[in-house]
Amino acid sequence: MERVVASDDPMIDVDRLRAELDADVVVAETDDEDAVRDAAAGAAGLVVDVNTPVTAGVLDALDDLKIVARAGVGIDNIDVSAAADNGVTVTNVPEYCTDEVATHTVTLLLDCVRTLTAYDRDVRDGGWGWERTRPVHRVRDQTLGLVSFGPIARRVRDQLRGFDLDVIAYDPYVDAEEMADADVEKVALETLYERADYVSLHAPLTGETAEMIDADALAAMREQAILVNTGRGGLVDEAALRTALEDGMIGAAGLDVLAEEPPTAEHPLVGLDNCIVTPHAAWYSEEARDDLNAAVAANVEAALAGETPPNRIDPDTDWL
Ligand SMILES: NC(=O)C1=CN([C@@H]2O[C@H](COP(=O)(O)OP(=O)(O)OC[C@H]3O[C@@H](n4cnc5c(N)ncnc54)[C@H](O)[C@@H]3O)[C@@H](O)[C@H]2O)C=CC1
Ligand SMILES: O=C(O)C(=O)COP(=O)(O)O
Repeated sequence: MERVVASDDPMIDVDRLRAELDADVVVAETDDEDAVRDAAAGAAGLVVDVNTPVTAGVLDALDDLKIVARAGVGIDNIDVSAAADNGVTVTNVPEYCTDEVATHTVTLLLDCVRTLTAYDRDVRDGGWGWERTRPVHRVRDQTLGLVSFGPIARRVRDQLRGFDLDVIAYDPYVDAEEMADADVEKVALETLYERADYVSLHAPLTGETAEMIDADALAAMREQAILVNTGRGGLVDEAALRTALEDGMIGAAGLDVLAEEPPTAEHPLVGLDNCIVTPHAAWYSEEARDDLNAAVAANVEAALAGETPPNRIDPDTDWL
């Protein structure tokens, strides 16, 4: 029987994989390259979480591997072109949590606007006052800037319709007409920083997007701008963001992702009054986890049977 190795991550439903696959499914620590190489030696399938480094070095060493199945959307931890060179199929699971991440994004944004978490902290400390250290503005007619216009960004746009925002977006791979159909104006990145009261990051982490939110980008944003990131921590220069939040260059930030997860106790963005952080939980709902694991099983099953899996990643995708 072929062997399938799965990262030890509660997101991955190993019982389900065992029930649905005609394979020997084993769980392993896969947090560094040596661990992945050792665990997956001789395996036909590798089911990975976001922390598993599936590098060229790892792929070159795994001669029997047919598929790397990412249990998630983002494939920034997988060297897709090295996989293609080694004849290994890569899959992800698109759209299993589009609703959840959109709702989480909207929630982080509205919390930053209305300062709910800070009010609750005040009340727990015995306070009872509406006054804030930074001004609160009406949401209607503010401008939302979406960085990338993929499935999650589109759902954010839809979920915020009742708020009557102006919506602009930067995505070099989506044309203006498609955005206009969703009542969104396509703009250059510099224009987005200039005009957006709210900047929401939904780009995948790639060579093009790594630390795109650096000191210059933050300086170009509006003074009271709110930055929301449910994409990837690596999109942001975190030291620069801390400085911008402390110096009042921007108003607030709501983050679900950090460059290193979990963060150390001294992380620059944990504990600031104008920054809320959630633990990479935007994807989570019971329904999303179910959909995720059903799709992972289908992808691995197809690859082991020599078929093209439903969610095969095309290594020639423009933005990879
Ligand atoms: N916090 C969480 O729990 C989760 C986070 N994510 C993150 O959210 C990201 C977005 O996910 P999806 O919307 O499903 O789409 P996706 O990951 O398929 O993103 C594709 C979109 O990004 C655009 N894009 C590519 N390169 C770009 C660039 N240089 N600048 C601007 N846009 C660019 C593409 O044109 C496309 O529209 C994922 O890549 C993942 O990293 C996804 C799921 C859960
Ligand atoms: O699906 C994704 O890309 C996510 O970010 C959520 O899953 P993860 O926590 O990365 O395993």
